[in-house]
Amino acid sequence: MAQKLHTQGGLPSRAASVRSLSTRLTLRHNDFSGSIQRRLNASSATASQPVSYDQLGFVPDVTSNPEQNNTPIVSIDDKKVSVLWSPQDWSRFHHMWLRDHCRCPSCFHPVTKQRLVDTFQIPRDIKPTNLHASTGGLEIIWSSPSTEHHSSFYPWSWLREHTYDPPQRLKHQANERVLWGTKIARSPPTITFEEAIAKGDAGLYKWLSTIDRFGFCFVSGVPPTAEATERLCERIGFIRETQYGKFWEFTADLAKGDTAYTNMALGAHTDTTYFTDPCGVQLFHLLSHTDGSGGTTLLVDGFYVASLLKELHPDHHDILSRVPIPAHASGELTALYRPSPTSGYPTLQYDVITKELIQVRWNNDDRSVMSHLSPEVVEKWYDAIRAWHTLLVSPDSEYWVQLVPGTVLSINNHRVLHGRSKFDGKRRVCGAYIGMDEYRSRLAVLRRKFDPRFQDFDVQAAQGGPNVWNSVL
Ligand SMILES: C[N+](C)(C)CCCC[C@H](N)C(=O)O
Ligand SMILES: O=C(O)CCC(=O)C(=O)O
Repeated sequence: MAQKLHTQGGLPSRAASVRSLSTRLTLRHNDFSGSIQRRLNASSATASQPVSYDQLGFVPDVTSNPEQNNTPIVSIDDKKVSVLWSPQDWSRFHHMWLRDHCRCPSCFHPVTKQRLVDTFQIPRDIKPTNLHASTGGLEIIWSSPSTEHHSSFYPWSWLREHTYDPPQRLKHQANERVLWGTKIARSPPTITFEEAIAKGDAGLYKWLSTIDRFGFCFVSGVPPTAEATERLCERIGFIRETQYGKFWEFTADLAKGDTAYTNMALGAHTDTTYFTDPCGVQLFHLLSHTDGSGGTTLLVDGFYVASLLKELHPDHHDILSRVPIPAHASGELTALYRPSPTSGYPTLQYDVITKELIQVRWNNDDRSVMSHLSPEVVEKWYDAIRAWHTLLVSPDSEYWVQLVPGTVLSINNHRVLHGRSKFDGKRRVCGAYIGMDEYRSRLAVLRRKFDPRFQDFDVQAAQGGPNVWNSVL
């Protein structure tokens, strides 16, 4: 059963919309299915190929049993459409917002998932002419002297997912993050090479979702060769080439102008802090270490340490979340890398919407001159990084592990810091960087395939990419 908001010409009066909130309105069933069919016909006329139902998102089962209907009640005022999910639970959407988010094939490309509607041609005072509430969603008819007739359809689940008024609570984390300290050594997250390269990608999803949860993951059983390691890296996505090359092998020969190419100890750091967009996943594989010892790997969960700092020293935490740090890589005559802006980015970067920590950026060796601090901040900043450092090097935070040939270490370089102890002898390590966006994209596609919470209404649509109502678009 669907509802049609009775309107006496134009938009309902306030009284009418109040009445609509208190009484269930009946829909002329055939009107609704007729309007869906009309839109399908209309859209198939515009699209080069017939529009399948899934391209319009979840198309309601209009034959559902009316008794099971818990169709929300909708109402409209000058500015917004209100959806009453239950007496205490409602959402309101601006008319402009609704029109701008129409996902019919002529407003939102069903294949490329790009907006086609010209946002800036939508009258600022646009209002619906009619609303149809049905079991599957809300249909809105737009037509006014300055706009042509248009019909939009919004699945209830999509409207609920994207409610902004009232603001929504934090959406569920795809993967709950597991913060860790030194005790992670008891059972470090590990998958096998066979899992990682197996067809069907379930193992690849397990690997990437493990990195997402812990910030790192070992891959065991990897043939101790550069070729096998490169093949493993490319399971995540294309390798991000930098001044160090694409797939790199390094040893203590200063082949590149960086202390990684020495046998020195390296304190806990994240790589490429001198890039505007530091590399995402970093993979290391110790291929051999002969005639010497040392070179033990250090891992620290930057998100864990940031949570300690926030708890123990909120003022220091606040400074590290605000003060940008300039950095550079200028060990090669042919390169001088500095981020844009050159003042850099704060050590701790938070998502301004969810307030979640999304990146740790810390390499005290690659830090440039702190000449942008106001005088009264200088000492506070040094106190803050001292507190940060003390927590980073705390035995409770440090996880020391000796890499061995055959086990690859994969790290989320926006979260987990790494380092090594000094060493002697001949030590060969290979690996690569993967861009953060490539890693996140691969994980998102796999999550849609393997995690029911992220699946499309119509899994078939997922095979060819998300349908237009997938909540990630
Ligand atoms: C390419 N490879 C990983 C061997 C070394 C890269 C040097 C990393 C640099 N010290 C930084 O912190 O960004
Ligand atoms: O040699 C290692 O184990 C790590 C080197 C390092 O920290 C880096 O390449 O960023």
